[in-house]
Amino acid sequence: MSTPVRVAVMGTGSWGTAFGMVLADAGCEVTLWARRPQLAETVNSTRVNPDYLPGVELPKNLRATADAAEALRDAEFTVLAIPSQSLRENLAEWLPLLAPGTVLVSLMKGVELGSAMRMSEVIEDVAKVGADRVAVVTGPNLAREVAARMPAAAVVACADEAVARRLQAACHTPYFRPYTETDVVGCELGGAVKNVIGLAVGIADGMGLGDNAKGSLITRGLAETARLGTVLGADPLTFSGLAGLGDLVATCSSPLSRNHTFGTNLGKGMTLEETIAVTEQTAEGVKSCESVLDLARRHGVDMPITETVAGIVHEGKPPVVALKELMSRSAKPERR
Ligand SMILES: NC(=O)C1=CN([C@@H]2O[C@H](COP(=O)(O)OP(=O)(O)OC[C@H]3O[C@@H](n4cnc5c(N)ncnc54)[C@H](OP(=O)(O)O)[C@@H]3O)[C@@H](O)[C@H]2O)C=CC1
Ligand SMILES: O=C(CO)COP(=O)(O)O
Repeated sequence: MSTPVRVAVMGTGSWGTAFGMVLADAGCEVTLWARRPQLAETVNSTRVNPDYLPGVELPKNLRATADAAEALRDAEFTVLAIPSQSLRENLAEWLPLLAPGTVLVSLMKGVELGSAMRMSEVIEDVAKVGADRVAVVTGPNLAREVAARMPAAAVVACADEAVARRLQAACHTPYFRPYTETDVVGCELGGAVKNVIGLAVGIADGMGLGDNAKGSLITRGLAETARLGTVLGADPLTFSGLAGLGDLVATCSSPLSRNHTFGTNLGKGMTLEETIAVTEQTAEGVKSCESVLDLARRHGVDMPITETVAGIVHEGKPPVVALKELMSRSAKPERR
């Protein structure tokens, strides 16, 4: 029997834990890093993560620790599953502890505020590694459904296809079907921007704008994602795949999506402060609407839905006013 692949998952939130389960079910030996020692102890003693996936029994080949060195030791893959805006400082701290040659895998769907960097760019910048040592897992993967072992497909992307294939093998289970991809830029943008569009659709749902509005926002949201992606060198076809359309549809249809729910609350009339207060988990689009817009402006790309969301979330623009502005933009062809 071959030795199991050792994987460190840095982050014991909903997706870190659920993806850790996938890896464990695929036969890997998984160590989750939790920043709270109490949570690591609870996971090990009860085999449940009560804070993020209550009622889900975790596999035996998955354990938790609050000791980053212990989690990272000898890891073939180091999976990063923390909020995007906290990646730089955490990775800098973990740097001396990384296993030599480990592949750094991002589960994060955000763009860094200030630098407007994608997560793989932050990883390369902090860890001083080449693109062949950085991979991304993305797609329609709502954590609670994956943790219930409901079927899902995903994309594992790396500039080095051989690395993507190794990661694919490490996370392939009867209920989780990963496809390889080399378009890291497209995959990351698909994931980050869909959170912003998820907020927009949530706001529309909260306002009771109906399914035509939802279909229009999803489609035009995908169009602006592809517009930015193409300028940044992504393959436009990536956006009609799992990392684009697939993730967008799942997020915009599901009450399990934190971004969608966050938007719905805003659309129903909650203030930003009230909405933040009732949101217990990471809704990446709230911060990424600003950094995605920054990225788009740096490249002269028009992203009206992202701009509208940023106006509502960060400038306190009433959704009805923002909607009126969005609908009264000058007429144009659908494709240009
Ligand atoms: N949930 C999902 O369905 C999916 C999420 N993603 C992406 O995965 C990434 C992680 O999300 P998810 O697991 O859902 O988030 P959660 O909010 O569920 O968990 C966040 C995790 O990060 C930890 N954390 C929070 N702040 C910090 C910090 N400043 N430094 C270090 N650790 C921190 C939390 O620890 P503590 O508990 O101590 O606060 C927790 O372990 C996001 O980018 C998200 O977009 C991608 C696909 C699916
Ligand atoms: O990325 C996700 C599903 O693929 C999870 O979406 P939320 O972060 O909005 O919950």
